[in-house]
Amino acid sequence: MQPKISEGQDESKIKAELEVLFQNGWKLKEEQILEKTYYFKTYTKVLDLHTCIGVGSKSKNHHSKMITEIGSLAVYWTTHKPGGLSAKDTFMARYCDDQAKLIGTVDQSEAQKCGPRPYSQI
Ligand SMILES: C[C@H](O)[C@H](O)[C@H]1CNC2=NC(N)=NC(=O)C2=N1
Repeated sequence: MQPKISEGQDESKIKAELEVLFQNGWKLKEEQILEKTYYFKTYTKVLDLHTCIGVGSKSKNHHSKMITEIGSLAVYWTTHKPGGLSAKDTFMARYCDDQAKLIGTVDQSEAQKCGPRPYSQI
C-alpha cells in the first residue's frame, strides 16, 4: 500500500521519514493512518506513555487516537486537513518511539496480562 501524503507537504521528505518509521515497527493502515502498538510489563508504564504522548500532543496541537489496555498502548496518527500523512505525524511518531524507549518497552510475550478470565466473564 502506498502512503497518502497531505497536500502541501514535501512528499519525498515525508516518504523518507516514513521508511525509517516502518523499519521501527510503524505500519500503514488505510494508506493515511500510521499505527504502532507498544507493550509494557506494567499498567503504570502504559499510562506513563499515554501521558507523555498527551503532553507532546498539546504542545504540537496534534492529537493521536490511543487504545489503552493493561499491557499495551496502540497509537494512531493521521492528519485530517488536508487529509493524509504530514510532517506532524512523522514528528509525533518519532516522539512516541523516543518516549517509549525511555519508559522501557518489552516484547508482546512479556507484556502485563489480565487474569485467567476475560473481561466478558467477570
Ligand atoms: C483545529 C485543530 O488545530 C485541528 O483540529 C488539529 C487538532 N489535532 C489534530 N490532530 C491530528 N492527529 N490531526 C489533525 O489533523 C489535527 N488537527
